[in-house]
Amino acid sequence: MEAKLKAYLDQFYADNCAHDAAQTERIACWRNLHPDSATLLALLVRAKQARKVLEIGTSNGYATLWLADAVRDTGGLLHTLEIDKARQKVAKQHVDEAGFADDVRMEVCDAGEFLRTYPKYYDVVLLDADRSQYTAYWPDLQRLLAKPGSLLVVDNVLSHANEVRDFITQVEADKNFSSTVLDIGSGLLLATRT
Ligand SMILES: C[S@@+](CC[C@H](N)C(=O)[O-])C[C@H]1O[C@@H](n2cnc3c(N)ncnc32)[C@H](O)[C@@H]1O
Repeated sequence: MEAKLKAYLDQFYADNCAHDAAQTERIACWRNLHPDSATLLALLVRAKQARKVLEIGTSNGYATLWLADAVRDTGGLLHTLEIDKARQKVAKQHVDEAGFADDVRMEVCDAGEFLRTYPKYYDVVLLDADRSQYTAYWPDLQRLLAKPGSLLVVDNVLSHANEVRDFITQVEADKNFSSTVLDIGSGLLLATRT
């Protein structure tokens, strides 16, 4: 990663932490991936030479920039979904400012609706949105991650363990996926298609 982008991301993350700390309601927070998780995720995209990457839950675009930088290196494209138009608008400003407009396709939509109808595959999916919906998303995620080596990364599996318990049980029970939980950032579930 270029030093200029790293400096941008460091300032962006610091500003976001200050913003979130000042909020009284969780829904108003940006709730970005921890930088350690973002670092690992971007490394995995590069290691896999992933070209088709999906982020579910754009927020204001912090993880989006990490993923965009990685897919630029692999010659791929990042697709990112956000249900809240105002958040997507903020994220788009950051994507444009950081020079990644050509590397990212941004969409305002409900992730569940998108997943139900999307007809192609992804190499890597970051799931970082409404945790109550994850078990319902699983059949569609299985379909979109049907190629061996495809990777699902889910954030907050330790910070919000109760909310994702059923989902993790579902993934772990699936013999077509090999998975592990890493104590990094807020806790990451990694699951790869075998
Ligand atoms: C934890 S934040 C994402 C953080 C972001 N990945 C990052 O690291 O910068 C979750 C986001 O998911 C969005 N979201 C919630 N439900 C959604 C849905 N059904 N479809 C798409 N986005 C959704 C929220 O509006 C919120 O911005």
